[in-house]
Amino acid sequence: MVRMVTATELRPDTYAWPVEAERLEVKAGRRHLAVNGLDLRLGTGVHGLLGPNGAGKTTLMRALSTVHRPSGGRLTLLGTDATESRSLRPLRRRLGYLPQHFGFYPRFTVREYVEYMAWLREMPKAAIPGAVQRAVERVGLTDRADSRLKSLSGGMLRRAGIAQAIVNDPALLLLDEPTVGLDPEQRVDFRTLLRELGAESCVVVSTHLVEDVVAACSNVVLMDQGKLVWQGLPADLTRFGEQGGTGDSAAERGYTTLLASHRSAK
Ligand SMILES: Nc1ncnc2c1ncn2[C@@H]1O[C@H](COP(=O)(O)OP(=O)(O)OP(=O)(O)O)[C@@H](O)[C@H]1O
Repeated sequence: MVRMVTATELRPDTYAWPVEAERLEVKAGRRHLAVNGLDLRLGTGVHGLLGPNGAGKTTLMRALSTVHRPSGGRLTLLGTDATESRSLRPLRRRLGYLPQHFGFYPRFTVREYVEYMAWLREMPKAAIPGAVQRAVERVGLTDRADSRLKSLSGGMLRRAGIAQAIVNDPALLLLDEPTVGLDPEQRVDFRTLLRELGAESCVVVSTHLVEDVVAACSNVVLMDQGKLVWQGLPADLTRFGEQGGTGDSAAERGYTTLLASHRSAK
């Protein structure tokens, strides 16, 4: 498939925030409002999305990836109304998404899988082979590029998932639990990659690992029960932890302190 690059794609960005949510509501299942009146603005950089189990992180990531349509409020992504069906196709070309549980054809090689995802995002055909090679190299899978997915370890598979998410150099990159299964060395390399990606795009990383957020993120977003609890610098999260709380590090104590004070204020 040959696709022309459109004038819209070449137009300089004029939006102030790659992600802008106002009183956003997103359902999980038929009835449960897992994101419930969320106000959020995210700029260029790496945003660590933290929150306890069930806080609504995955549901929010699904809405940001345009997989789930919001049931209320406003959601503007890369200057485009993400609740408007007609805008979704060009928007999706500029997104990258690693879901928490991602599907794949086990008989595909890493290269075939990343190529296929590039094709689904309607990348220009001639750009795909080079982009795939770059993405595979960036996640450290060059020597396994021609291995079938079914032969990879859990951590390698997740890195293949990250490669497909970044293959189109997305302006908005969404990574749900990307470090699950990565060994310590790979996690350190991944943090470096995150910082590189966040220099030019808006990267949202959902995780339970507070230390990953402190090491690699420029901004922390803390959610609970579908709402924004706190947003600020990793250094400020750490500072909260110096005043008490439970946890093994100052950042973890900051996390538990902020959650506890939010819950007691309700
Ligand atoms: N299909 C569903 N039907 C009904 N409720 C759901 C469904 N999926 C999720 N939920 C509920 O929505 C809430 C938010 O779930 P979500 O998976 O977004 O949270 P999370 O912050 O990603 O959690 P975790 O850290 O455990 O991954 C939870 O209370 C969950 O039980």
